[in-house]
Formats: sequence, C-alpha cells, structure tokens
Amino acid sequence: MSNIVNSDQDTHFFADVCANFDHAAQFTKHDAGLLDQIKSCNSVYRFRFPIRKGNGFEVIDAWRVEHSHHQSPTKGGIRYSEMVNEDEVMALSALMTYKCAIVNVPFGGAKGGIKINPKNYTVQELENITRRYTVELIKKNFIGPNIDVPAPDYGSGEREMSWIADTYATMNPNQGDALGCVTGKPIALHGIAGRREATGRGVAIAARECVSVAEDMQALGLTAGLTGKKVIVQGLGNVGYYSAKFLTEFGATIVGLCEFEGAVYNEDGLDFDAVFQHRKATGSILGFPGAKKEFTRSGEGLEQPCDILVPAALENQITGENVRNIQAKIIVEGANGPTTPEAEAIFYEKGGIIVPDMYANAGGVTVSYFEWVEKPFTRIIRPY
Ligand SMILES: NC(=O)C1=CN([C@@H]2O[C@H](COP(=O)(O)OP(=O)(O)OC[C@H]3O[C@@H](n4cnc5c(N)ncnc54)[C@H](OP(=O)(O)O)[C@@H]3O)[C@@H](O)[C@H]2O)C=CC1
Ligand SMILES: O=C(O)CCC(=O)C(=O)O
Repeated sequence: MSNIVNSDQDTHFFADVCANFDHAAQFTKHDAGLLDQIKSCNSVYRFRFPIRKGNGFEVIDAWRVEHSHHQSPTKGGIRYSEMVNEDEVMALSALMTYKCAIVNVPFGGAKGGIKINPKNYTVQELENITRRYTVELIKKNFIGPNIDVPAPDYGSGEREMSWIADTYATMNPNQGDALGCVTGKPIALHGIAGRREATGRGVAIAARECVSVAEDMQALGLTAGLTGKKVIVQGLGNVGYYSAKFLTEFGATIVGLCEFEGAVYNEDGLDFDAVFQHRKATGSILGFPGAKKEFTRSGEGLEQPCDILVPAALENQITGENVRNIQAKIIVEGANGPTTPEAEAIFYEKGGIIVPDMYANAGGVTVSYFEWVEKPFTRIIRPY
C-alpha cells in the first residue's frame, strides 16, 4: 500500500504552495496587487481527447497550466499519472515559476498533466496519447520554443519528449528551431549530456552543501560532511535513482529505499543499483537479498533510522500524520511538494532542517535551460 493522498477528493496542493508564498511575501515590500498577480495561475488549459484502445475508444483528461508569463517561454515537465488533477498541475506550475527564479533561469513556470497510468498502455498507445496531447497544445498555442517548453516529469522521460519534438517539428516544417519546443530529449535528437542525471545530481549536491555547515550539523548532533551519513530515498525513478547514485559517490550510505509496493532497509548499507535491478527483474523492491528488513507498507520505510531522508516520488508524503515518526534530521526534497506545511512546521519544531524542493531539485530545469538555449536550428530529415 502506498501512502499517496493526492486524489481528486483531497486537493489542496495549490493552496499549500500559495500559503508558502504568502509566508515569504510578508518579508517583502511589494504591493499587494503585484503579489497577487505573481501568485495566480495565468492560463489553465484543461482538455479531453479520445484514443483508440482495444476495440473501442477511451477519453483522456489532460492539462497544461502556464503559471507565470513574466518570462517567455514558460517551462515545466509533463506528468503522466492516474492521480493527476487540475489542482496538482496548478501547484506544480507555480513551483516552476519560483524554482526558475531561484536558479535564475529566464523562464516562467508551467506544468502539464495526462491522467493515465502509463503501465496500463502499450508503447503504441502511449505514443498516440503523447502525439495527440502535443497536437492539442499546438492548436491552442500552448507549446513552442519561445512560448511554452515541456520536459519530463513523473511518469515521462526521453522517449515521450522525442515524440513531442517529432510531432511539433512535423507540424511546423518551416520553423528552424522547432526542436527547441521541448527539453529532456534523447541525445540523438538534440538532447544534452547530463539532463537525465541532472535532477538527482542537484539533489545530492544540495544535500552535500547542507551538511557541510559545521555549526548546523553540530546543532543536530551530527558531524559535517556526507561521509558516513545514512540516507533513505523514496522513489527509484529518475530523481530517486540518480540522487542515490550521486549521494553514494559523495560518501553517503544508502540504508533504505522505498517504492510503491514497499520498502527495504539495511543499516549497513544497500547497493541502490542492485535494488533497482532486482525491482526491474522481479517487479518488486521486496525480496531483495541484501535487505535486513522489509516493509509492505511503503510509508514505514520513511520512518526508519537515518540522518537524511530524500523523498523523490510524489507530493504529500510527509504529513502531520507521519512526521513525528520520521527519524531523519534532514529532509532534502527531491520531489515537488513532498512535505505538507503542517509537517514542515512540526519538523522544524523538532529541530530538523528541510532543503526545499524548489532549490534542491532545480538541477533538472537548469540543465534543461542549457539544452533549450542551444536551440538546434536543424531540420529533421525523415525517411518517410
Ligand atoms: N524528472 C525530473 O527531471 C524532475 C522531477 N521532479 C519531481 O521528482 C519527483 C519524481 O519524479 P521522477 O523521478 O521524474 O519520476 P519517475 O516517474 O521517474 O519516478 C517516480 C518513482 O517513484 C515511485 N513512486 C511513486 N509513488 C511512490 C510512493 N508513494 N512511494 C514510493 N515510491 C513511489 C515510482 O514507482 P513506479 O515505478 O511503480 O511508478 C517511480 O519509481 C516528482 O515529484 C517530480 O515532479 C522534480 C524536478 C525535476
Ligand atoms: O526540466 C524542466 O524544464 C522542468 C523539470 C520539472 O518539471 C521540474 O523541475 O519540476
């Protein structure tokens, strides 16, 4: 059982992001109207389209939200998840605006969502869905190298980005920079070396910088530096896998890994890649031979002894309900919005440190900027 709570019935993610904004805004002298303008989502495009499935049709719900047009283009990933809803996409698009501002990349924030569980579709069906989604965005001017530039997010990756690039370039045959309509593309299709690893690498660097401050670590009863620090990572997808990889390279010990179906733990250390390969081969993180403990409730994995917890799956994972059981002293947010405001307040009361998402996971959009700024003025030569 996972502890996901972002269902259609429980959607306050955007309100949480706005509450954090209001909290920060009180320390500024900006006009209230201007702050309101910054906070709101500028454009919310909700649409539905049919695809053929089996002998019939299925209607897919989808979104693209452009939170802020203060910079062009707007930028942000596309989430493929059956739990996607409008509130979530709005919240994620707002986080993109603030994230881009923090790392000073010249984009407004945006985000997309396609309400499907990719595991329930064939590759052909996923391609159809992605291409149709792209066409819908083109029709409404919600995509383009200087308009709005998607990227990978939860449930999507290089393959989906290549379908988007190809669809956009096909429909804009005279646009020389068409491939700049999306980032996170495969290297062979004008992607950029390092984008795949970028978010996790950034998370690991953020953790390394955080623990380098000796006084802060002393206050937590820890020594400075990553060497010997015990880490639990939630999510073994793009962000979680590369966070674990680089944290290991920087000297930390991965003691726990949590996935949808459960969690594994070994206080002496887990080989994250062996766990990943085990999950790939068996379909489950459970049953990994190197684990000393395993939990069928994924959330229990978060509550095991460690110094640093890296939630790298979804929002609302550390809540008022489980935060008191979290033994980590530092949370480095790989996912967007993994800690609710209530949990955050309690964690700070306990004396913990949180390295926030919009800084910790900004490596992805930073390297996306490098990919985008190259703006390949290249036509795709197709054999058909
Ligand atoms: N990709 C990127 O560049 C960036 C991503 N992010 C954020 O990072 C987070 C993860 O994204 P990303 O790594 O790309 O997504 P992926 O789809 O690559 O991986 C997500 C992983 O988390 C697992 N998972 C889902 N829910 C749970 C749960 N409740 N408990 C444990 N594991 C779970 C998934 O399992 P399963 O394999 O079963 O689906 C999957 O392995 C999201 O919040 C995203 O917005 C932030 C910045 C950039
Ligand atoms: O690489 C990008 O443009 C966006 C990545 C993303 O969606 C995110 O940082 O949450």
